[in-house]
Amino acid sequence: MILELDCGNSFIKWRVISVDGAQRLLAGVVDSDAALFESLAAAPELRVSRCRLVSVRSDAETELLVARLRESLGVDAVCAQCASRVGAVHNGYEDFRRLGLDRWLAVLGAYHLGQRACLVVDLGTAVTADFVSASGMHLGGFICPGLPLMRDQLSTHTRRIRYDRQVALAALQELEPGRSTAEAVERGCVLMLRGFVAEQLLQAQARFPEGFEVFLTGGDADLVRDVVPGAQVVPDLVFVGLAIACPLS
Ligand SMILES: Nc1ncnc2c1ncn2[C@@H]1O[C@H](COP(=O)(O)OP(=O)(O)OP(=O)(O)O)[C@@H](O)[C@H]1O
Ligand SMILES: CC(C)(CO)[C@@H](O)C(=O)NCCC(=O)O
Ligand SMILES: [K+]
Repeated sequence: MILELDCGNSFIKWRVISVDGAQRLLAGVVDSDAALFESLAAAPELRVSRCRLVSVRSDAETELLVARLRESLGVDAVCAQCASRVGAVHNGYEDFRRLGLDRWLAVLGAYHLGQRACLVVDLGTAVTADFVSASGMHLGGFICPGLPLMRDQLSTHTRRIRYDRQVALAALQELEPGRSTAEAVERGCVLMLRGFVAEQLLQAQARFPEGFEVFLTGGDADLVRDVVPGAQVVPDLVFVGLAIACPLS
């Protein structure tokens, strides 16, 4: 079995797949390394023989996780690395090492699935949009704060924006003008995301008149999916790219 990890800034997404990649056996989202090992320990039937991971965390944090994986599972995790090109896909950054690895893998995954020009939007702690041409040229992209960062900044830098988490969840049942602080903030931030995605769509239409595929991924993808009717929501997009960047022969 292969353990795959996507270590983001707030959460670790993990899944265990069969060696041939055909079956997904177990998956989860955890908020710390410790919680990851607890989840794995709770499933002793898993026989992990290989591991590959992508991390946007610091090198020190990633190395610590790799060491713990070696200790507790006896596997040497293969970490996705930056590259200027993988197959037909060319990294569009001036310095390819600076492009976030999660973005790079999502781009690789999207181009593999789409086989044509793509717009890739990942909605997590941060929100990113990336453009890939029909020939596989990554044209660059955009980064902005995601929903968790927007709401945290508002509550950190104001005195009176305070509300509880449960109320916040209920506020997103609809997007009418808010009549409480929770509704006003939650809906306002979601509209920021939706506006961002709508703008990316306009840019893709202008850049790719021959047509393109839109891929949405990340924990908050569902909040914007209807902004782009034909979009493919692919929660595992980064893992699709991870398998391409780190084949385990
Ligand atoms: N099961 C879940 N666990 C955690 N967050 C979830 C879950 N489902 C949806 N979300 C939403 O996903 C968002 C986090 O997204 P995601 O897990 O893609 O990113 P992340 O790991 O925090 O960040 P990134 O990968 O961009 O660095 C949160 O805003 C949260 O509202
Ligand atoms: C933008 C994030 C935080 C999204 O997870 C990540 O891709 C990252 O840390 N990127 C490095 C900066 C860049 O991509 O230009
Ligand atoms: K991510």
